Amino acid sequence: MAETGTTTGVTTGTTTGPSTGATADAAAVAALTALAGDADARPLLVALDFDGVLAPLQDDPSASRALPASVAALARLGQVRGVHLALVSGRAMADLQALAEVPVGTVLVGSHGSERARTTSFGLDRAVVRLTDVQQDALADLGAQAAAVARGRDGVWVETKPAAVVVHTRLAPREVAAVAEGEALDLGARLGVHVLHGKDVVEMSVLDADKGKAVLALVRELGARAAVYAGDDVTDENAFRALAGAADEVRGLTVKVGPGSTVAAHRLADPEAVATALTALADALGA
Ligand SMILES: O=P(O)(O)OC[C@H]1O[C@H](O[C@H]2O[C@H](CO)[C@@H](O)[C@H](O)[C@H]2O)[C@H](O)[C@@H](O)[C@@H]1O
Repeated sequence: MAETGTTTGVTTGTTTGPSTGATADAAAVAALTALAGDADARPLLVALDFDGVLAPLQDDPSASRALPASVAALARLGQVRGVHLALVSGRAMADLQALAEVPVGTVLVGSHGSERARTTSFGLDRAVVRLTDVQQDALADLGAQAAAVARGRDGVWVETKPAAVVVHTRLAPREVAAVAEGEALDLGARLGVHVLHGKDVVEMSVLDADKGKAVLALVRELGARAAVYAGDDVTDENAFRALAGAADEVRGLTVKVGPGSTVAAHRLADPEAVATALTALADALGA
C-alpha cells in the first residue's frame, strides 16, 4: 500500500514523496556505534518494531520470524549493563510473545501500546488490558462490522486483538484492498474509535494508544538518556516524532527501515540491514 500520513492517530491522507532527510545505511550504523562509545548515552533504550524490522514481512503473519542474526545480536545486547531492550509492535501481546525471541528483561509493547509486559525467566510479567462495558460493546460492534467489510472479498480477513480489530488486505488484489481499506477507515470514523493505517492493515482500537506514547513512557520509566527506535511502517512515525519532540530529555536515534517518506533521521534498507546494524552495535558495546 502507499505510505499514509496520520494526524492525532487517525490516518488522513497519502504521501508518497521522498524521505525527509533520512540518511543511508552506513550513516545509520555509524550513528549507532557512536552511541556505544558515549558514556552519556546511558541508560540506553533500544526499541524495535517487529514486523518489517526484525522479521521480514510475510503474507501469513503467523509465519513471521525474526532473522537469526538479529536474535543473536539482541541476546548479546541484553547482557550489556545500562542497555534496555524493547519490542514495540502493533501485534497483540500473545502473538508477540510467541514470536519474540528476546533475552529476559526485554519489555514487550503490544497492540501499539495498549498491552505491555516484561519477559522473565518464568514467563511474562504482564499487565491486564481492562475495558469498560462501553469499550467491550464497541469492540464487539467493530468485530461484527469489520467482518462485513471482509465478507465476499478474497484475500481480505479480520484479526481480533484484546482491544482492537484489524482488517488485513495484503493478499487481496490491489483494487479490492483499496476499497476494503477505505470501508474500514470509514467504519472506524463512524464508530468513533482510534484508527491506525499500516502496511496492508487498518487497525481500529477502542483504546487510544500509539507507539509514540509507548516509547516516551518507557524512556521516562527507565530514565533513558538515549533511545534508539527502528520501525518500517507509517505507525512507527509516531515514535519517530515523539522522540524528536522530546529531544530536551532524551537523545533519540531514529531509523526508518525500508522505503517511504519518514521523519526519522536515518534509514536501513531492510531487516537484513537491521541485523547487521544490531550486530555492529553489540560489537561496539563489547557484548
Ligand atoms: O508494529 P509491527 O510489529 O510492525 O506490527 C504491525 C502489524 O504486524 C502484523 O501485520 C504486518 O505483518 C504481517 C506479517 O509480515 C503482514 O502480513 C501484514 O500485512 C503487516 O501489516 C500483524 O498481523 C498486525 O496485527 C500488526 O498490527
